[in-house]
Formats: sequence, structure tokens, C-alpha cells
Amino acid sequence: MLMTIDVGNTNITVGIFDKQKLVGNFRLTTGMTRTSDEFGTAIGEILRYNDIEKQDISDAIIASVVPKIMHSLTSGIIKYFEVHPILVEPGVRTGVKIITENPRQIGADRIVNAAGALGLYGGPAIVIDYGTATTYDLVSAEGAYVSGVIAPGIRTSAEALWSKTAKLPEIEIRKPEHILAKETISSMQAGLVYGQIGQTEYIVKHMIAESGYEDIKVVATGGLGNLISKETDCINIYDPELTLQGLRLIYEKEMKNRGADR
Ligand SMILES: Nc1ncnc2c1ncn2[C@@H]1O[C@H](COP(=O)(O)OP(=O)(O)OP(=O)(O)O)[C@@H](O)[C@H]1O
Ligand SMILES: CC(C)(CO)[C@@H](O)C(=O)NCCC(=O)O
Ligand SMILES: [K+]
Repeated sequence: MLMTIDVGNTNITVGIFDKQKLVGNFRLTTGMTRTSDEFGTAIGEILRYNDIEKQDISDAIIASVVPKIMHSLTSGIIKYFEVHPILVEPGVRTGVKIITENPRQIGADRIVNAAGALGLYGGPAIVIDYGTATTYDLVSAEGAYVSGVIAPGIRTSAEALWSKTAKLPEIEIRKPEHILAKETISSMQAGLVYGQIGQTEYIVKHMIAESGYEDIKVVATGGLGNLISKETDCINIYDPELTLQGLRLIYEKEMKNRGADR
């Protein structure tokens, strides 16, 4: 089985694939400092709890936007699973042609999302990832990564709100019953959720207008993407597996290429 790992700024998401099917999906907190042994055993533990033995893992691929944990993570995977993970970095043939000013600067997660959207749904597409940041990426009809928008994630905005103020409490992020809120918590929920819905609709509208595409798919992923997708017609597809599926597709492409190179 293939292990796919998406290292984000908040969560490390681990996917286990049996061929094209995602059979396991687990999360670790990114913020915690871990040694290679801690990574290896933590992931091994979670897998075992889900009846997956470490010998079942034959391959691994990692995309990370948090460089500082990569040494321990990859060492842990090598030591405990005895596989050498492929890292999504310049040189890996992702199938996505990047036509921005500085291709190396784009987060690996966004390239993986683009690969996932192209492989599963086809271009042109706008991919929205509601993570620590909310990212909007434009993929052309020809399969190129053209441009992207980066905004604060909903939870990031929420945390700024309650940590920068004396009287605003930490709250659950959900849509309040009414936008005409009558107490603090619902007022904050209204601002955060309606704000994100409005941002999504406005940014998508302008990206589509500037791109010139008349027919374009909008695909969303990420934890809070479900909440936002339900509230707006501008998102066509919500796919919580998009990043992990994108990693699988890149893995398959890369293995095919390596085979062809030999
Ligand atoms: N139902 C929920 N209620 C409140 N917060 C949530 C919920 N689901 C996800 N979140 C939070 O929303 C943020 C985005 O979630 P998601 O899991 O997609 O991204 P992430 O993997 O944490 O982001 P990254 O990939 O940047 O690490 C995270 O900070 C997560 O803790
Ligand atoms: C924007 C985030 C934080 C989203 O995870 C990540 O993709 C990242 O750190 N990117 C680097 C900058 C860029 O993508 O242009
Ligand atoms: K993640």
C-alpha cells in the first residue's frame, strides 16, 4: 500500500491507499516537535490501531510546506517503514506545468491540489483549499498552474480575533442561525463564516473574469471547505480527499517516469 503524507502548517495528514482507493486517513498535529523515532512510532501506532501493519506499506510520498520538520519525518519513515519516500519538490514530474514568475516558490500542497483537480476533474479549474491559509489556485485548460491567491484561513482569522482582543472568547467555527446576531459568539461566527463565504464568491468571480474562461470547475477541499461549500453555488465540488489523491496521482506518474528513464 502507498502512504501519502501532506504536511501542512496545522496538520500532518496521512493517507493510506490500496490502489486508487483511500482506505485510511489520519491526522497528526504539526506544531509538536517530534524526533524521527516519535514520527515513526506515532504513525506506526495509528496504522496498527486501524489494522494496517507497517509491512503493508510499500511506498511513500510526501508534500510539505513546513521545511523544519522534514528531516525527522523522512528519517522516521525510512527507519520504521523501510521505504524511501518521494518528496514533491522541483524535479518531480507532477504533470502540472507551472507558468508563474517563480515556480519554486509555490507551496507543494498547491501543486498537489492542482494535480489532483486535473487528474480527477480536468481543467480549467479553480482549486480552493481551506487550510491554515485559504488558497485559490487557477489551473488552465491545458493543465498549467497559472496563478493563485493566498488569504488567511478561517481558523487563522478566528485565532487572530480572540488572541488580539481582551473580551472576545475562543469559539467554535460554525454558521450562526442568523446573520443579525444578538450576542458576541454568534456575532463572531457570522463575521467569520459569512466573511469567508463572501470572500470565496468575490475572489472566484474575479478570478474567472480575469481568466476569460466561461466554463470552469471550482473544486474545494480542506476541513472547513465542507461548511463553505454548502453555503455557496460558486463551488461545484467539495472533495476532502483532493490533496491525498493528488499525491497518489503524482506518485503514479513519477514511478512511471522512473521506469521509462531506466
Ligand atoms: N469542524 C471544524 N471546526 C472548527 N475548526 C475546524 C474544523 N475542521 C477543521 N478545522 C480547522 O480548520 C483549519 C483547516 O482545516 P484542515 O484540516 O483542512 O486544514 P489543515 O490540514 O489543518 O491545514 P494545513 O493543511 O494548512 O495544515 C484547521 O486549523 C483545523 O483545525
Ligand atoms: C500558502 C500555504 C501556507 C498554504 O498551505 C503554502 O502553500 C505555502 O507556504 N506556500 C508558499 C508560498 C506560495 O505558495 O506562493
Ligand atoms: K494538512
